[in-house]
Amino acid sequence: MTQILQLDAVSKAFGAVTVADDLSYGLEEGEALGVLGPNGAGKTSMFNLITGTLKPDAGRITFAGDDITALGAARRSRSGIARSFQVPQPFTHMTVFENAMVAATQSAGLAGREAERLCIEVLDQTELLDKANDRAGGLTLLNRKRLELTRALCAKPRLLLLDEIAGGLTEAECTALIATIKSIHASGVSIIWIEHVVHALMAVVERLIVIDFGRKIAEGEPKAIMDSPEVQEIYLGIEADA
Ligand SMILES: Nc1ncnc2c1ncn2[C@@H]1O[C@H](COP(=O)(O)OP(=O)(O)OP(=O)(O)O)[C@@H](O)[C@H]1O
Repeated sequence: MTQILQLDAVSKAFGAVTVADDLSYGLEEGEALGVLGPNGAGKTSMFNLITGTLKPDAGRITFAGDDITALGAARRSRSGIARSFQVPQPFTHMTVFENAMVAATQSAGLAGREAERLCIEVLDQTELLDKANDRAGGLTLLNRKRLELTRALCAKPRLLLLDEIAGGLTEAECTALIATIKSIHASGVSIIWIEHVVHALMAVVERLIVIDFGRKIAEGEPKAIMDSPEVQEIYLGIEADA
């Protein structure tokens, strides 16, 4: 298997707040990795370090064999790293299709028919094709999350970072979203998924890491990790917060 991403001893602090503390882990191409941890543990900051909107104080990040630690966010995006945001950020006045086209043209660098073809393919995968001409601002929460996935996938990523995408959904909506994420995973895209909705994570990921105060405190097979007493303690905290 090919290693798609590697973090080596990555550290980052904002004054007294440490968001990444000697953080190291790898991701195989095509793998889905779940990330758990209490509020404020540094999970979103870790995504910012991977996408390049945040620069580490120390450590190295390697993507597809290249050291990307010094690369800016735009270069990293072009090299195949895409993310969804905790709060969906569509262009609300534009249609679903127009939103997809922005990503296909700006992020994937496609034009004309090629961009349109990609958008149709992705909207089909994210089950939004029948909403293609709807205004993004009028979508339900589930469909806003699907649009967030669409925009990320229209960048043609090799690595997709999902930030708490299942939050706020009903059980039935969550089940529907899990099916879509499973299909994205099955298509070969590598995934790192930060999520407080633990059962959603458990349905998709092959491996879990747990982060607390920017430090990796557990890593391994999801069920074994969830059964460990240290993680149980944090997990109960997460359940109470979610
Ligand atoms: N740019 C910044 N400047 C200063 N402090 C920051 C900055 N970004 C994040 N922080 C702080 O770093 C800590 C970790 O934030 P982060 O958003 O990474 O946590 P998180 O694990 O994603 O939390 P949540 O589960 O609530 O989304 C928080 O205390 C946050 O206030």
